[in-house]
Amino acid sequence: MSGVDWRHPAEDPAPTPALGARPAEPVAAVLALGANLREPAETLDAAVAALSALPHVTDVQASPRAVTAPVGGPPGQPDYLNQVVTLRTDLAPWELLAVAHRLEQEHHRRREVRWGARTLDVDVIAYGDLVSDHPDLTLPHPRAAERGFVLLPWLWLDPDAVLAGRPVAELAALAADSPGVRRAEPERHRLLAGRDDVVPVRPRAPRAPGRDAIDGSAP
Ligand SMILES: Nc1ncnc2c1ncn2[C@@H]1O[C@H](COP(=O)(O)OP(=O)(O)OP(=O)(O)O)[C@@H](O)[C@H]1O
Ligand SMILES: Nc1nc2c(c(=O)[nH]1)N=C(CO)CN2
Repeated sequence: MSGVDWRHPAEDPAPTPALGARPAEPVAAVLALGANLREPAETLDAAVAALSALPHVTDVQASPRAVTAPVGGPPGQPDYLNQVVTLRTDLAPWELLAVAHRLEQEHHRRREVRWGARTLDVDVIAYGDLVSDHPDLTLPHPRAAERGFVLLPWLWLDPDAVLAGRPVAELAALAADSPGVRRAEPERHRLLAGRDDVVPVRPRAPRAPGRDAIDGSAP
């Protein structure tokens, strides 16, 4: 499909009254973020910051990030960086999908190949307990329950998380791609950002054979 003229359905009015209705009280929602082109860590930083600054959205919590082997799509894609965000919102489900879509557009997402590499993908995993089988917004997300790249970061953030009545811990243990999901190291340069008193650590030269340790550290 061409990435130029394509119009996302979330730009149109909600297709069902339930998807277009704002809740009386804020609802807990779960988003899944994925990126494997350009600068995935910076992209996820920007997406989480944008979500945290949105009106009608509170209690934004971001999971640790996961480096994950690509599931499906064309061969040879780079690994993904995946992250889950939980929040509360009184936006309608359809409005939350529009938020997700706008974030993707701001990061120049092009929809060309199904499950192809992308600068940013934002899926709505759950919106309270709402169940929707509409193809333009299916809730819970129809493939989330079998995606370790969604379930494991969510579990790291919330060990008690439940998806469609099942513990996320149980689903993550069953997901075929879970073995390819590992926790991303926080990036050292960002941990040190702004600290000019920290000198980068150089790798230690190997000790000469037979020489005793003089600093008491392990070899
Ligand atoms: N829960 C949902 N979250 C996000 N998009 C959804 C959801 N349910 C249905 N859709 C629809 O799916 C369509 C395709 O979305 P997208 O391009 O993000 O798919 P994908 O990320 O390539 O694959 P997948 O849907 O398997 O994650 C969108 O146009 C959107 O309207
Ligand atoms: N590892 C990984 N694989 C994927 C991902 C993703 O975010 N991470 N997203 C997909 C479509 O949404 C398809 N495959």
